[in-house]
Amino acid sequence: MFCLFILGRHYFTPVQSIAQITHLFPELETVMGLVLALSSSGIFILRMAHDQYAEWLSQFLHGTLLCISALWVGCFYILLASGDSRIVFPFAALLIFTALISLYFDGRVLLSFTLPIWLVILVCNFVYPSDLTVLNAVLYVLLACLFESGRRILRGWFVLAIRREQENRELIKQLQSLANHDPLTGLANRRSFHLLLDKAIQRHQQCNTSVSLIMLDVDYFKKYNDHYGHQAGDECLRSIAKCLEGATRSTQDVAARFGGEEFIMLLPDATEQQAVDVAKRIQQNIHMLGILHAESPVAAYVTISQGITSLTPATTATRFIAEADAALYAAKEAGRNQWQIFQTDK
Ligand SMILES: Nc1nc2c(ncn2[C@@H]2O[C@H](COP(=O)(O)OP(=O)(O)OP(=O)(O)O)[C@@H](O)[C@H]2O)c(=O)[nH]1
Repeated sequence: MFCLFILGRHYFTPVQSIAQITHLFPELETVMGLVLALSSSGIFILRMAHDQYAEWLSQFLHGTLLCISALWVGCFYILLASGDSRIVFPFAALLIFTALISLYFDGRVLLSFTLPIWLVILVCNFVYPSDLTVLNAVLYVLLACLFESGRRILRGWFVLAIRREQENRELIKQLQSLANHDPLTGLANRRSFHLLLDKAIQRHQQCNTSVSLIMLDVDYFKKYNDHYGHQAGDECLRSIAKCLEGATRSTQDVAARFGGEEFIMLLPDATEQQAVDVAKRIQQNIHMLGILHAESPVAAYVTISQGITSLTPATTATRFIAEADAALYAAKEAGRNQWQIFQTDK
């Protein structure tokens, strides 16, 4: 806009001065043309760049701004030489404040763009002294103070906005984690498990992939709690959760906390036999933990019972879970510390 103003200055100049300005200083047109060309190519390259934060782009823009600043200095020189010094000061001040608004977040770039212009106004004050020299000096200091306080305020807002943005992102992450994870064990919670199960069932329907479930329950956990206390019970649940995670086959497998001392494993792409292998691994892992359970009628250590089922066509999510639960019930009935596979006739 500044360039266009200067290029169209004939329209704002008294008729008698036009001839002098256009004839003596045609370089001004060239300089303004260069500023326009550099600015538009800078903006074009910035818009087209794939990575807006690339180091080369930042260096390129820095260089472009330096060139533009130098061209403005040239423009002011021509204006001064043409005897049109009155517009230099307000124009330079406008440029400096425009730069402040656009570049306040990068002090280095802002300074490299504005410094040559600052120097030009200063030199202008000495080289072309007028009756207003003292006033000009006061204006210069005032301008510098305004510039610096404006820069600090804008920079403060910028830093605050960035900090708020980071805090919000962190908060969203925490909320997402709270919405999908069990706070005690860190495993997926029931809500998140249901979402993943629906997806696995959908995939099974589309690609006919196998899906299996293992429902697990800690044996005589009430007795454990009563004997060792609730805190120890929590610790025991956390250790079991780690065992479950350790027994998963891939990142696709999901261990979730289904209820109080009930867990569930979702095993996409797992046949019944593969699910049995996982159940074996879980039992071994828990056995290796060796958490003492003095009150358990089945073993001296904490044990679990497991119910295994594999998805058959047209089975709904509710039915699938009910099957795993029925198999778990069968394992409990059969004496606990074991797994049972869901049998359709039961
Ligand atoms: N420490 C602790 N205990 C819990 C938590 N959630 C549920 N419980 C306890 O788990 C116990 C579950 O008891 P029951 O449903 O009778 O099951 P059980 O004693 O394991 O009996 P079986 O399953 O038949 O072997 C209760 O005492 C609950 O208080 C928890 O987050 N922390």
